[in-house]
Amino acid sequence: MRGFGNEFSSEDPRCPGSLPEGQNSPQVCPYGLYAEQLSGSAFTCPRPANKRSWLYRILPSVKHKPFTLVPCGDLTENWDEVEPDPNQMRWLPFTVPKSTDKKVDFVAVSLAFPLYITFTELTTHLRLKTQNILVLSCFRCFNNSDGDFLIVPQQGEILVTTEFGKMMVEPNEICVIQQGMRFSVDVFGETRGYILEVYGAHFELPDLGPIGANGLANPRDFLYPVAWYEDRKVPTGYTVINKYQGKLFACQQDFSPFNVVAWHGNYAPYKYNLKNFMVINCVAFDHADPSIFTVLTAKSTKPGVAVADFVIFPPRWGVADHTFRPPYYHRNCMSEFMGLIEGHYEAKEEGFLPGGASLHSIMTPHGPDADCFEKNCTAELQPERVAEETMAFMFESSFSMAVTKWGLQTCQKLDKTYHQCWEPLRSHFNPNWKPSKK
Ligand SMILES: O=C(O)Cc1cc(O)ccc1O
Ligand SMILES: [Fe+2]
Repeated sequence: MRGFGNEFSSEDPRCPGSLPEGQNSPQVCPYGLYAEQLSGSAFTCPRPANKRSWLYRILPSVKHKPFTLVPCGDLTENWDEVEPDPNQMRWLPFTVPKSTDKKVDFVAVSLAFPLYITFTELTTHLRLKTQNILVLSCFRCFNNSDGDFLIVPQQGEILVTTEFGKMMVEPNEICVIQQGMRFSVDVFGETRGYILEVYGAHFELPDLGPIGANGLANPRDFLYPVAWYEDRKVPTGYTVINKYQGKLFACQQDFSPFNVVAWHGNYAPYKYNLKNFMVINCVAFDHADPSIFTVLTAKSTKPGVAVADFVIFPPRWGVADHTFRPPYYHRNCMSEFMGLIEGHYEAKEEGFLPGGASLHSIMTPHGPDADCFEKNCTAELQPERVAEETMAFMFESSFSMAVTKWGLQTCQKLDKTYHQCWEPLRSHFNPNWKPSKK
């Protein structure tokens, strides 16, 4: 089903009429189902921010044995493991761990999602963590009680099974799975990607202002799953893993949680193909700020300030006249975490690789490497394709970030030579310079 934030209604075609008509909580639901509401916003939120769905399921989520704490592996909410570090950071592509299992669930897939980033509003120091989640096995699902996940597959497609239905998500697509939604992930080979977690805000489409009513990520390109259920008894135990207050808890139940026969509402997972992004850019002169490439934004309560923006750098034309076309040198009051899905990034032809990452923290200076600067000062300014067959992205946040011990040491991917890419920058200053006569 399509349309960002729509009010959807979906019934598994095996059970026509399974959505109650005219009310949410009938005395007895069609097909003997249980009604369960999943609230993604306070009951009293104003209508534009109010998010909830009604799920009609074979058994309610509450039928489970008690949750117990399970080991978190490299998942941590200990933000003080290492000292803060304001340096430019870059990581070589993260290792895809080998799995003997062809089909593994999300928690195991964290093997393949080694990079895990959390923004938290719980403390005054808002942080990022970079780590991998632990390895477990099948008949497991995951739900995040703390916040929403934006998943960016980089290598390998993933099949995301959720309480709302199934979604195949390929590299160059993203999916969002919000707080509380149960899901599992199948992979089909070596798989890797990035996850951004936001707390206390859901992603929205950015306002378009003077752009008008259309453009950037268009609402109709956001796809939502249709209801799909399995009536599966699992006497050996189905494990529900719950990330709660930064720790993992597991409980057992004897049936599949993917037992929702019908649902309706506006709180549901979705996916989006980045190739559908309608790029807007400068057609005269100067380099526009990257906010023009915002796909989704999780707003803070300060106007215009995001908890996190998801920004992409898709293939496009560069046409600006008398302009240094690559990104400018800059220092930013926001944190900039970047990843690369495929291809090259215009400001760094080398060293920033698909499946790797970079972090330019608050006020950390950065910009094009020396090579990029020299080339683009003298380049003949023809219209040219920028970044063909490529997709870089940025998680930009108003929060300061802490990198975990895993990110700095354990993963062994931190590129200690990164700063050297700016070392050859030399002074071109000429105090006797005169404007050229036209
Ligand atoms: O640092 C980066 O590469 C991201 C970025 C791109 C751009 O075109 C302008 C500013 C900016 O931070
Ligand atoms: Fe930047």
